[in-house]
Amino acid sequence: MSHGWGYGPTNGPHKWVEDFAVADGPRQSPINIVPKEAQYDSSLKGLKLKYDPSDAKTILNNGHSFQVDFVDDRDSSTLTRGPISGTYRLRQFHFHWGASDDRGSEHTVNGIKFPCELHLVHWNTKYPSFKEAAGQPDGLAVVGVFLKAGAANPRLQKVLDALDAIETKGKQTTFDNFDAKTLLPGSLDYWTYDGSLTTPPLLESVTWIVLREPISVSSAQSDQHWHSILCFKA
Ligand SMILES: COc1ccc([C@H]2OC(=S)NC2=O)c(OC)c1
Ligand SMILES: [Zn+2]
Repeated sequence: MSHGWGYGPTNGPHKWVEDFAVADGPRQSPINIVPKEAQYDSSLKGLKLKYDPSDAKTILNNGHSFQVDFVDDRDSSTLTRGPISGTYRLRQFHFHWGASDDRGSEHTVNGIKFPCELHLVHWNTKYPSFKEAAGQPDGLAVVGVFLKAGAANPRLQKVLDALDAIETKGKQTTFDNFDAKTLLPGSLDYWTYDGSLTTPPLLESVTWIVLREPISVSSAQSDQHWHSILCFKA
């Protein structure tokens, strides 16, 4: 693949293995989740998410998506319990959107895509940094939240309103005092499996925690996102 990876006919997921051999690995994400085939594990604990809004730092256009980055030099915003052991720190969250309501999410449920999927990315503090952790089989824990088309979600608005300020790849702007917990649905019931980053470098270091209950996003909010994104000069 001579040019950067993407989702087009010449650089899409079917081509990523040319530059990232791990694409043919044993624990690649995303997967299709079939709830009827999921095994209930009574030993699994409930998720414990403790987020400090003052850890929110900036919002960045990384060329493939936009991400909100957090201060992660102390255990102030963490994920514990659930399927993981130890303490994982919130590093960033970002979204995967589609160009229409029938696609966008990376994971599917019974083969169905959602219009969008939120990823809250955490790294295992047994390693010195996110970068180190990203190369370890138990290094990352990503909480995935599906967004379904429906009522406007006021909790998304602050994020969407910030997009106009980061229209070009690499641009970032201040994004402070944001409680990422407000993006979570009422129930923290989840499916979990050992997987990978969902785009290159596809590292097999992610304990996936996909929430069963989606949150809502309105078509006007999706349009607002796309209006901003389409202005992105990647
Ligand atoms: C270099 O750092 C990266 C690279 C790719 C990903 C992709 O893997 C998942 S999950 N979502 C993505 O967009 C990433 O996510 C934490 C971090
Ligand atoms: Zn992601």
